[in-house]
Amino acid sequence: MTSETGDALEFDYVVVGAGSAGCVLANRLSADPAARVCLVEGGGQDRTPRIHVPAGTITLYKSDRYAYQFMSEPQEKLNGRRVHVPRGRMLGGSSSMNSMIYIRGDRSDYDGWAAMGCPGWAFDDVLPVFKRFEDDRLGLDPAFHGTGGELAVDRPRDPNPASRRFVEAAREVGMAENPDFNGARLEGVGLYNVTQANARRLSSYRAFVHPVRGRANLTVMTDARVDGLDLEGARVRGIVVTRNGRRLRLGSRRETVLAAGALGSPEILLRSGIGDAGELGQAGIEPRHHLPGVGRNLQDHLDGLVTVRSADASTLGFSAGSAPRILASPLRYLASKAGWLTTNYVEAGGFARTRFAGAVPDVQFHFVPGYRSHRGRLFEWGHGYAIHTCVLRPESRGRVFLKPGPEGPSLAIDFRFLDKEQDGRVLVEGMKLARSILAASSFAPIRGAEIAPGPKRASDEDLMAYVRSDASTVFHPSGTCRMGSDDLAVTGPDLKVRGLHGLRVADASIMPTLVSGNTNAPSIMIGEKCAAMMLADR
Ligand SMILES: Cc1cc2nc3c(=O)[nH]c(=O)nc-3n(C[C@H](O)[C@H](O)[C@H](O)COP(=O)(O)OP(=O)(O)OC[C@H]3O[C@@H](n4cnc5c(N)ncnc54)[C@H](O)[C@@H]3O)c2cc1C
Repeated sequence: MTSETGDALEFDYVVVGAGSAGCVLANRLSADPAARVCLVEGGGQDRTPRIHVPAGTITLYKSDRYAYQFMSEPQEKLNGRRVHVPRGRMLGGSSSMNSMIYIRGDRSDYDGWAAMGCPGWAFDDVLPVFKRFEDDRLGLDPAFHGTGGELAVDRPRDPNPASRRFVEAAREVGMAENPDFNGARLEGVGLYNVTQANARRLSSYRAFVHPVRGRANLTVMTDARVDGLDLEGARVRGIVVTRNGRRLRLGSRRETVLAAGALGSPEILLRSGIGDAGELGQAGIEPRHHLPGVGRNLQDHLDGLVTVRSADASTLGFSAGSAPRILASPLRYLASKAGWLTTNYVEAGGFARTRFAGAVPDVQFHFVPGYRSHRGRLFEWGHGYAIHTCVLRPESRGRVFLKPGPEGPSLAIDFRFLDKEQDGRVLVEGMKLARSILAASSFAPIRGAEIAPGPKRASDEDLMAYVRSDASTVFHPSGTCRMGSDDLAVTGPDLKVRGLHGLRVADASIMPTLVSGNTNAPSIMIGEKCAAMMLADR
């Protein structure tokens, strides 16, 4: 650490959250040796192989050490169930625990943002930003891909044969193979590209901060939980953190950026008294700046699972038949970067249109070449394969808010899943498409019984009941500090928090609408674009 003077530390820029967006921000802002930058992270280091070896990802999902283990409020339309919401808590944030799929979404997502009052965010505006940080290792179309950036994008090293079967099966039922979901069109099926280099995860931290950690003007502070903002009237002067049981003030002479994610950023704003003044008062927080949109507009990709058992031991799974492969996997990984340990578990998938869709896909498939537990377990004995299907552009909107409690206010997450019934109808149609893929002859050699939803659940009503009893998310919460130009927007298109000075938000929370795909690359793009706007403002 640099420039500690008692309990006060002064920087030019303070970035809160070393996740997908925060790490690229810290890199770009500290490229100028004259600018003192502090990147503040609530979690710890990223030194375990569970993060770096791709197959380790599954062990992070329920880890208390490397993830915040949130549970949602009871979801009324999901039979009152609470939904598990893990978020990364370490250097790299959720990019250190995610499944490494690299997807941007559809052109229309960004054009839609621009049309909703966010000039500068249309696809043609953001494509060069995506290309700037990308290092395409596959020789894809340079009109859509960058090379020489920090974030390597590659193919899964050694996909399981069942992933190829998925692609063939989808072709059998009329879906086109798409060799590049980040190219001219999103629709189709194929192998996903992944953020890996040399068969190791490339988190945002490893891509953007680790290589420049030696910069004398960059301080990376871990295990530092940000409690709130240091406000002087409408000016943000810095942040207040708790670290090793001590409270510290970190000053920011120029700007503070919240990049704490779609749950963390609104929580920090609300705890600082920035939000709906009436609701803050009820939660026992003194209102400092009335901004009623904070925490609203929460969106996520609701997901339904179809999982099939298999007698064949070639898929990922634990059995006597797979024991030799499992035992040999560390050696294969070290010697030739192949085998089980290279898997990100979601090696293939795609984008399809249900009968409700217009020109753009409305569902995404994540194919898992292993037996996905139908009862919420991390591992199950034996073999199988599964398709997760999610609704790409949900209509339902939820919110995060502070709930009063005996130990002070705590964060509450209410997705309001299926508040708009159409989301459920799209999901049911998508799951029917998934079932048609699984029924194609390409799967015949390894097909076993469908475990979930199970053959008895055949009608649309049965599937909707299954969605209510079992649907979960694919971990893409977004939209809770929405940018825009209207009264409920939290930031403007410049990502400056409306009505305050010296504060921006840059992470998945600023998305006006959820993108049609996974959210890591879009979050990095948001960080990259925010940094460019900040540097232009100097
Ligand atoms: C299990 C899982 C699998 C996923 N799979 C994929 C995938 O394959 N592909 C994909 O594109 N997307 C995937 N995602 C989603 C994607 O990773 C996230 O949308 C993206 O990382 C969000 O980036 P962010 O910058 O908004 O937040 P994050 O990356 O979550 O970063 C926020 C950071 O802020 C820190 N923080 C929060 N609050 C505080 C505080 N008060 N004080 C200090 N620090 C704080 C956190 O510890 C964290 O490091 C997955 C997510 C999960 C959880």
